[in-house]
Amino acid sequence: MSDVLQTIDQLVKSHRVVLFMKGSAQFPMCGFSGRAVQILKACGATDLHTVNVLDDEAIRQGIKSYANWPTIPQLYVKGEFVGGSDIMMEMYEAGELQQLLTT
Ligand SMILES: N[C@@H](CCC(=O)N[C@@H](CS)C(=O)NCC(=O)O)C(=O)O
Ligand code: FES
Repeated sequence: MSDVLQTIDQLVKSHRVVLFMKGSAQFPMCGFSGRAVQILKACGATDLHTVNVLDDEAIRQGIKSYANWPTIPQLYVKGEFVGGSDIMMEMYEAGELQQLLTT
């Protein structure tokens, strides 16, 4: 595994809920990332760890190959890739994201 993939692996394994996004939870820099944060807040997620890919070009590119997903945002829960903002919204509407975050 390359250095950046190892860094990403460490990040997703050392926090329960990790969102790779553009900007921060307080100041999202893209509507898709903002939507992801809003969904997580609506689920009552309190232990959210965010990684701003705009601060690190290697992570911005590396995260696309890590879970073979071409876009940002990307949500990881308990070390597992969950999806981008569309998948998060679908899971939220089905009640599945809330369940994943509370178990
Ligand atoms: N449909 C995607 C929307 C996300 C998206 O299209 N992200 C783009 C624009 S922010 C992206 O990450 N492009 C590659 C890049 O900016 O490096 C989702 O469900 O999350
Ligand atoms: S930064 Fe342009 S769509 Fe996300």
